[in-house]
Amino acid sequence: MAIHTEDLSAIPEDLPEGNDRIVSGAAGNSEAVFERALRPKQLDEYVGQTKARAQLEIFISATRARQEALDHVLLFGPPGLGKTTLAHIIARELGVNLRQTSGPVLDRPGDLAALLTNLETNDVLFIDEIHRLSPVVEEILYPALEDYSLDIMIGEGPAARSVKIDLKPFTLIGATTRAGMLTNPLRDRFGIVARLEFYTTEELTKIITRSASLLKASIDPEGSIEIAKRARGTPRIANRLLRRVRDYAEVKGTGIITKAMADAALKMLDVDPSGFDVMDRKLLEAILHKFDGGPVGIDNLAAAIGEERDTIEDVLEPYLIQQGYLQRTSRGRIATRQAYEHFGLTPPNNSVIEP
Ligand SMILES: Nc1ncnc2c1ncn2[C@@H]1O[C@H](COP(=O)(O)OP(=O)(O)OP(=O)(O)O)[C@@H](O)[C@H]1O
Ligand SMILES: [Mg+2]
Repeated sequence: MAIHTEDLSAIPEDLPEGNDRIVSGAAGNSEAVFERALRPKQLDEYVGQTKARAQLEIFISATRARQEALDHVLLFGPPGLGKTTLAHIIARELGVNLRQTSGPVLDRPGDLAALLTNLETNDVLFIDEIHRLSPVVEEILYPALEDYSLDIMIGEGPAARSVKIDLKPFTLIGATTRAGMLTNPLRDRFGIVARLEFYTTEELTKIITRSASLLKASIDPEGSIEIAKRARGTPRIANRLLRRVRDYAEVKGTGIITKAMADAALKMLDVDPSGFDVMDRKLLEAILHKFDGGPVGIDNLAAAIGEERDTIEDVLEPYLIQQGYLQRTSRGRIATRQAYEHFGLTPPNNSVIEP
């Protein structure tokens, strides 16, 4: 199905929803279509991430002038902050093609070799979830990244021989939610490393206003701000909440998204004024009530709330830490004073809790 930004009415509303957690950073199935439509195409449409953008702007224009391949780029940060979007924008700004794959899909060395040999001069190869590359594939990647060459074994047993294939210069863009899970040799081969940060309310307000106009939804400025505040610093969540609030405003109101409409819709969706949903509250409440505020080890915590350890580390925790509700220490997770106060509890008077 070809979707153009102008024609969102062509998207059926009843696509299966792949993710039932409203403020999860991860993308649901039906969401992919909307995401593509709402995705900014140029660097100047890409809101926020001033640090990453500033460095990329310089590197991109220098590389363009020299007509070389851009240094390899590693983008990391929690789900939904714009890694895939940025990878596409980089290729577009460089004026080259982008080929896309992902760590778990690329399980045979031959697949990587086929991708690499098909790249044209200075093209971008985008590998999503690069921390999940298999070790054999990673081995082949090293010389490709270093001097644009491939060492491939042909044949088996005593007749096997290694052949060297020269590649055209290219740029690898790797994306990961976990920079810590990359092997050192792989990480060292990226010349540009950009860490994406959570967005401010102002930045998310801009994103929501832009998305609303693409979706032809009417929203007033206070409505945008209200949604932005509750989007967990994440553009994907902001866009998702916008769509849900729009539905609510169409059914319960006049269709215009006001602050009151946003407020009522988000209350119904169980997203509280801090942008926490059921899972966030469950996590914080478990630490507060079951583990006396912590410290509690991540595995105990995962068992207590029935959630995967990875989901806690990738999706739930980063925002709670950034907002100052949770601390990660060598002894485990600790609820901060702010977390106690959020639930109307009095923080204990001991030195474990830092402000
Ligand atoms: N800086 C931005 N400005 C405007 N919209 C953005 C920005 N970053 C992301 N978005 C919106 O958020 C959506 C999710 O972004 P994207 O898919 O790039 O996230 P991601 O970091 O690749 O997530 P994942 O880790 O799940 O792969 C995009 O469809 C886009 O519409
Ligand atoms: Mg992505």
